[in-house]
This record gives sequence, structure tokens and C-alpha cells, in this order.
Amino acid sequence: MNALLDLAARQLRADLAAAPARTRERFSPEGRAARCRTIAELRALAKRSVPKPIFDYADGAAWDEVTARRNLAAFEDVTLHPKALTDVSAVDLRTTILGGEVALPIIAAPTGLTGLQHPDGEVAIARAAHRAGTITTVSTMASCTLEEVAEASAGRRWFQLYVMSDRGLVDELLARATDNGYEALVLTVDVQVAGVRERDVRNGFSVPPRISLRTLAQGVAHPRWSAGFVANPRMVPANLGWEGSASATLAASVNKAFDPTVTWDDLADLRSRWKGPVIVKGVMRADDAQRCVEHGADALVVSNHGGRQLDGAAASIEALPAIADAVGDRAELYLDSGIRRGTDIVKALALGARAVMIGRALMYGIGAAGEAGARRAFGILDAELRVALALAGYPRAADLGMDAVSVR
Ligand SMILES: Cc1cc2nc3c(=O)[nH]c(=O)nc-3n(C[C@H](O)[C@H](O)[C@H](O)COP(=O)(O)O)c2cc1C
Ligand SMILES: CCCCCCC(=O)C(=O)O
Repeated sequence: MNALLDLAARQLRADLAAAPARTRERFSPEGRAARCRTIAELRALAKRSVPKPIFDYADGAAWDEVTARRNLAAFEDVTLHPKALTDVSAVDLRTTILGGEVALPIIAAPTGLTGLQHPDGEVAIARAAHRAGTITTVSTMASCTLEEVAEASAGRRWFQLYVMSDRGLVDELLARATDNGYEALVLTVDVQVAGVRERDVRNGFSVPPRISLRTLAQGVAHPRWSAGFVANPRMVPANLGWEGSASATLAASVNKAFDPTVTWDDLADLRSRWKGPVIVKGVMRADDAQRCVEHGADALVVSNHGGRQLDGAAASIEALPAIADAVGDRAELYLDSGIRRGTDIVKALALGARAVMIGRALMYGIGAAGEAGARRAFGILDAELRVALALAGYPRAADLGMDAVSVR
């Protein structure tokens, strides 16, 4: 009896000694992110973790945000036709992207100013993507330099280009991307001018951030975020020489720097100068998709930029079937805008995408907990996709086809 009491007392003492560390772990960003079961929960955690203007920049979209909502709702109009009596004991998510294998059909989309969510920014996303066995895409507007990302992660990486009026800067970016092992060029074609994001306008979102009483109050309300920001302020895009520039709205800076005269001739020019694969991102029409292929594009991203540009545009998933039909096997197709669930990925693959890109899912992840949060976003989608494929009766993601779905 005494021995038992002695054992219980020792266990209790050990539990009490470990309690502070367990509590710290439990309430750390990493601990909280690990307990998120869905992308929606990661979003809620990010919303609590970063100042409102920063969350709104990532979460928000153009004008009435109709297209952003439609991107999510349109997945509900695609219904699945599960196949019966198929052995799904081993689900295989692997596929090939531009000739190289990836562990799952999910690619990190390019996102600008990622370092505002968390100072590790694109480095955190690149590391999480590498760990998940897939590719990261680094934006022209990235908060980390192309060199930092290349040094931090040995994973596959693509460079996303916005064509600037300063073509010397474009040439320099292309040379740096080549020198640092970026294997493909992703040309984004849907930011001819800045979309109007009214949340950003209301919040006075500017680059670099303008310090006011309102922003200071936001900083005080989010001390962990503020500590990260003070230690490593990632205030402007790191690859464009904007350091030290006067604070302005993002839209104004973009409209000053980006070239609105870009046409098919520029695609032809970039195609001839970039030695690796060229991917055109922001294609929403079958005729444009055909024309991209005729201009030598190796792949297209069917995307409306997550509803952040032309509000009122169709959902990407609505545009996909006609584009898949027009392109056939002449180019690879990826889809983004609205991916929040494994079932969304099943639907996109069934309708002709080879992979999906995820933007906000990763932004929520790093806003919630840096690299651990980005890993959690990949982890959630990987796990959901495995169950969805098993239940749909397709043990190999790469085998999904039109017979698996119908569109209402
Ligand atoms: C905060 C944020 C920044 C973005 N920055 C870029 C960018 O610099 N270049 C680009 O091509 N697309 C950019 N996008 C669009 C994404 O690449 C992608 O098309 C979009 O996020 C997909 O929709 P989703 O967020 O619903 O996944 C950005 C998206 C977000 C949310
Ligand atoms: C207001 C236009 C911003 C374009 C650059 C970043 C981006 O693509 C995005 O925020 O979306």
C-alpha cells in the first residue's frame, strides 16, 4: 500500500514539474496550430494572431468579394460519384509536375508580402513545401530574397514574375532566379493593374506600413506578432529595391511599378529568353489557354487570383472544364482559388487539373504559427485528400477523371 502511495506521489510530482512546459507548449503558436483540424480553424487562429490589417490583406479580395465567395461556393456545385468495391488500402498521392515527381498534387502558390504574416515568410513556406514533398513558388513581391529562399530550402522552387515597367529590373530578377536554381518561370497575367481591395483601403494598408495610433494599438494587442516584427521587420518586397521608399498604398506602388502594356509579345519574348519551363498564371478562358500553348507555355494556372483582382469573374473551378478541353495534353494545368478541403482537390483533379496551388491556406498557416502552421496546412489537406480519395474509390490521385464528378 505504502509503495503504491509512494508511486502515485512520485507520478504526481513529475506531472506537476512537467506542467509548465506542457502548458507553454499547449498555448504556443505551434501547439495551437497543431490542434487545428481544418483550414477554416487555421484561418480563425491566424485571425486572432496577426493585426487586423495584416489578416485582411491576406484574407480579403476585390470590391464586393463576390468572386472570392464564388470560388468556395462553386466547389459545392461539383458532385462526386464514388466508385464502389475498389481496394483503397494504399492511397497514392504522387504525381509528376513538369517531369519531376511530387509527393502530393499541391503546390505553394506565389504570395507577396508574406513576411507581414510572419517574419520567416517565404522561407517558412518553402521549407514546409519541401517537407511535404512539393514545389514552392516565390513571388516577385516576396518578403524574402530569392537567394534567402534558395539557401534555406533544397526543395523545388519556381519564380513568379510580374512584368515591371523597369525592364532592367525584370532582366535582373530572371538572372537571379536562374542563378539560384528556380526551375520554372510563372508569369502572372491577371494584375494588369491593382485590383481594388476595399478592406485594404479601409484599413489604410500601406507599404511600408505607416505607424499611427491605430497600428500601434494593433501591435499592442498582438504582442507575439509585434515581437517578431520588431526583431525582423519585413516591411517591403525584398527583391525590388523598395527599401527606404516612402509609405504608399500597395495599389499605388503596384500601379507605378507594374507594366500595364504587357501583351502576347511579352510572353513570346519571355518564352524565348527563359531556358526552363514557362507557366502562365491567371488564365480563365479557353481561347487564351490555346494561345498560351501556341506561344510555347508548358503549363497554365487556371486562376482568378483568389478573387483579388476582377470581382465578378467566374470561379476558377467553373472555368477549368472548358480550358482542359481546349488544351488537352499539350500543357499541364494547375488550378487555384478556393482550395480549402481535400474534396476540392479531388474535384479539381477530376475536372482536368494535374495539381492545385494553395495561397490563403498557407497564409493562414504562417499567420498562425510560421513554418509549423504552413506544415499544418499541408498536413490537413494531405490527410483530407487521402480519405476523400479512398471514399471516392480512387486510390491513385493521378487516376481521377471526368467520370468521378458531375457539374451542376
Ligand atoms: C496575400 C496574397 C498575396 C498574393 N500575392 C501574389 C503574388 O505576389 N503573385 C501572384 O501571382 N499571385 C499572388 N496571389 C494569388 C495566389 O497566388 C493565388 O492565386 C490565390 O491565393 C489562390 O486563391 P486561394 O488563396 O483561395 O488559394 C496572392 C494571394 C494572396 C492571398
Ligand atoms: C494590389 C495588387 C497587389 C499585387 C501584388 C501582390 C498580389 O499579387 C496580391 O496581393 O494578390
